[in-house]
Amino acid sequence: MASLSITADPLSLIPTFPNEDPSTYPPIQSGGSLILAWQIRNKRVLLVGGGNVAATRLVHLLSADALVTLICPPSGLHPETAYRLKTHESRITYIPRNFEPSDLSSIPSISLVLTAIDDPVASTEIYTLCKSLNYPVNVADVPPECDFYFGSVHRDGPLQIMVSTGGNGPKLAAMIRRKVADSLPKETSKAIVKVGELRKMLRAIAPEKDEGAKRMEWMSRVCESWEFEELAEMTEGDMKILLEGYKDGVVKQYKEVKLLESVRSGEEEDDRREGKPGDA
Ligand SMILES: C[C@@]1(CC(=O)O)c2cc3[nH]c(cc4nc(cc5[nH]c(cc(n2)[C@H]1CCC(=O)O)[C@@](C)(CC(=O)O)[C@@H]5CCC(=O)O)C(CC(=O)O)=C4CCC(=O)O)c(CCC(=O)O)c3CC(=O)O
Ligand SMILES: NC(=O)C1=CN([C@@H]2O[C@H](COP(=O)(O)OP(=O)(O)OC[C@H]3O[C@@H](n4cnc5c(N)ncnc54)[C@H](O)[C@@H]3O)[C@@H](O)[C@H]2O)C=CC1
Repeated sequence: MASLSITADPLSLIPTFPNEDPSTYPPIQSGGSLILAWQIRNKRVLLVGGGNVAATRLVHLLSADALVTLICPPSGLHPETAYRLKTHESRITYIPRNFEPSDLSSIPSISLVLTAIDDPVASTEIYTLCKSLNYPVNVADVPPECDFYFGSVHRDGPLQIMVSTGGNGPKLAAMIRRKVADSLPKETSKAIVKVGELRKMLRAIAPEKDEGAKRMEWMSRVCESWEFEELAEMTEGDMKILLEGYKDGVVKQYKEVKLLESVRSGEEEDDRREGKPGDA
């Protein structure tokens, strides 16, 4: 294997860009959190505690199709947690006792640990063990013992919006989340689903890897030129008509597509009456 020897100062190797205009780049506001959409589906999450906060954690975990191990004595179960244990028996493994340090090593393949318990000493013990094993952990109520915070989440089908105030005002986060949700058009989720279907169909007719830029540019124009309500009403037939324009970079407007669709279905109806064979 070739050895890597760096003699020059790396900064001196950075090219200069004569037309660079840094004022067009987003300014960096440090001190934030890294907001991601974690794909936790079928991965194991350890949740310690079964009270009110644990019940809210379960909603998030089950909505993301995680596999959960829940440790909590039966006497500590909130009614909602007890309900989830029964309705999601196949997703949640229930251990009906207090947490024991050996749990962290005996439960295989833990991706994430959450605690929601009213015992600060046990919380800190779990936190310290998690750090020694390199597990990401959230200790509810103790921000310094959190590798990540929860946020206030609006969910509507494929749409998820998380509001974080970086630990400053969780109640405000919930109020802001409601304001944001109230400001969205009611067809938002349906429009997202339809756009997802259109993108799949586009990839099927133009699967080439090197066409990524063209696909993205065309899809972006569709999203910009159709209203949310129009996207939400898009039928499979509309999508096919819209996609006919892709090759030449044409984005037909909603009205044009609907008109073409009604003309074509009228023609098909005439053909059917006259007994002509239609397209297979
Ligand atoms: C740091 C963080 C760590 C984490 O839990 O991940 C954390 C920590 C703490 N929460 C406290 C209090 C409250 N938390 C809530 C509610 C929520 N808390 C959530 C997240 C977070 N809370 C993370 C930061 C997120 C951010 O800043 O944006 C939400 C958004 C998400 C969720 O938990 O699922 C959920 C709303 C969900 C929704 O309704 O949509 C309410 C209101 C209520 O219960 O209705 C109150 C009382 C009112 C108030 O204080 O604002 C206290 C003080 C305890 C004390 O004073 O003793 C601490 C500890 C501290 O601040 O030191
Ligand atoms: N988002 C946030 O950060 C918020 C955090 N909190 C805090 O979260 C914690 C939990 O709150 P709630 O669910 O309302 O409390 P709770 O009293 O309803 O539930 C506590 C749960 O922890 C269990 N428990 C205690 N010690 C345990 C152990 N060693 N092993 C396993 N389970 C154990 C209890 O049996 C019970 O199920 C509290 O410290 C609370 O102050 C409260 C509100 C919001």
